[in-house]
Amino acid sequence: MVLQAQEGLLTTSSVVRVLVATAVPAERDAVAGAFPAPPREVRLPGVTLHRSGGYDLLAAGVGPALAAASTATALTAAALEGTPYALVVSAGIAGGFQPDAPVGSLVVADDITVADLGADTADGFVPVTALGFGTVSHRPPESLVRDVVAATGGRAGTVLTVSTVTGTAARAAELRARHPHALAEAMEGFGVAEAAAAHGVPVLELRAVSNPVGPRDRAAWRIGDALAALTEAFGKLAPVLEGWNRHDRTH
Ligand SMILES: O=C(O)c1cccc(C(=O)CC[C@H]2O[C@@H](n3cnc4c(=O)[nH]cnc43)[C@H](O)[C@@H]2O)c1
Repeated sequence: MVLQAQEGLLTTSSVVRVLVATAVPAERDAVAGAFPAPPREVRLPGVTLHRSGGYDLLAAGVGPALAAASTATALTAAALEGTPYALVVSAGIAGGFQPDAPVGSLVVADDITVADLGADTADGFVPVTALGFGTVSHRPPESLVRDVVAATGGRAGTVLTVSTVTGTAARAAELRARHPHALAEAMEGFGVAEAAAAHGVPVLELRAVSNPVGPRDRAAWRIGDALAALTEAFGKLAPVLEGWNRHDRTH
C-alpha cells in the first residue's frame, strides 16, 4: 500500500523522497505537470525546490557544472535535515542520435557518460580516466532501468553529457563512433550523477528527444512535443519508483 503523505511517499515501511533535477524551469514544470498536487516552493541557500508529495523538483541550471553544484546543495540539505533522498533523477529534453532515438521519443539511460572530459591528442580524444583521474560514467540500477523502460515505452541506452551541443554531422558521427550505444546527448546528466554518487544515492536519467543530434537547426527543435512526452513519462514513472523503493534499491 502506498499513501500520499505531505512530505513523502508513505509506504507501509518508510517515507521515500526523490530529487528530480532538470536544467531549466520549463522542464521542471513539465515534470510537475504529472503530479496531482501543485508544488510548493522550498528555498535553500543557492537553490529553490518545488515540492510535490515525495518529489522535490529542481531547475538545476544548464551544463554539468551548475547541475552538479545545485544537485549537491539539495542532497546536502536533505541529508542534514535527516531525510535523505532515495533516488536522484536527471530529466529533461535532449538531442537524439538518428535513426534510433527519433524526435518525440523517450530515452532511459543505462549508462550516463561524459563525452568530452579528457584531452585532445594527435591520436584523438583521450578520456580523463586514461589520464589517471576520476570517472567518465555512472550506471543507474539495472532493475530500475528495466522497469522504467517497461512502464514508459522508452528505449534504454547511453546518454552522453556534453558541454557543447553538437552542431555538425561530423561531430555526431565521431561521438557515435566512440559511443556506439549512445542514443541521446544532453548537458547535465553526468554532473547530476557525480553529485548523487558523492552522496551514495542511486541515479536515473530520463530524456525526451526534442531534436536530432547533428547539423544545428535550433528552429526545428520540437520543445513542446518533448516537454509533453516528459510529462507523460513521469505520470507512468511514479508507480514504478514507489514499487522499486519498496523492493529493490540496490540492483
Ligand atoms: O526555449 C524554451 O522554451 C526551452 C524550453 C525547455 C528547454 C529549453 C532548453 O534549451 C533546454 C536546454 C537543455 O536541453 C538539453 N538539450 C536539448 N537538445 C540538446 C542537444 O542536441 N545537445 C545537447 N543538449 C541538448 C540540454 O540538456 C540543455 O541543457 C528551452
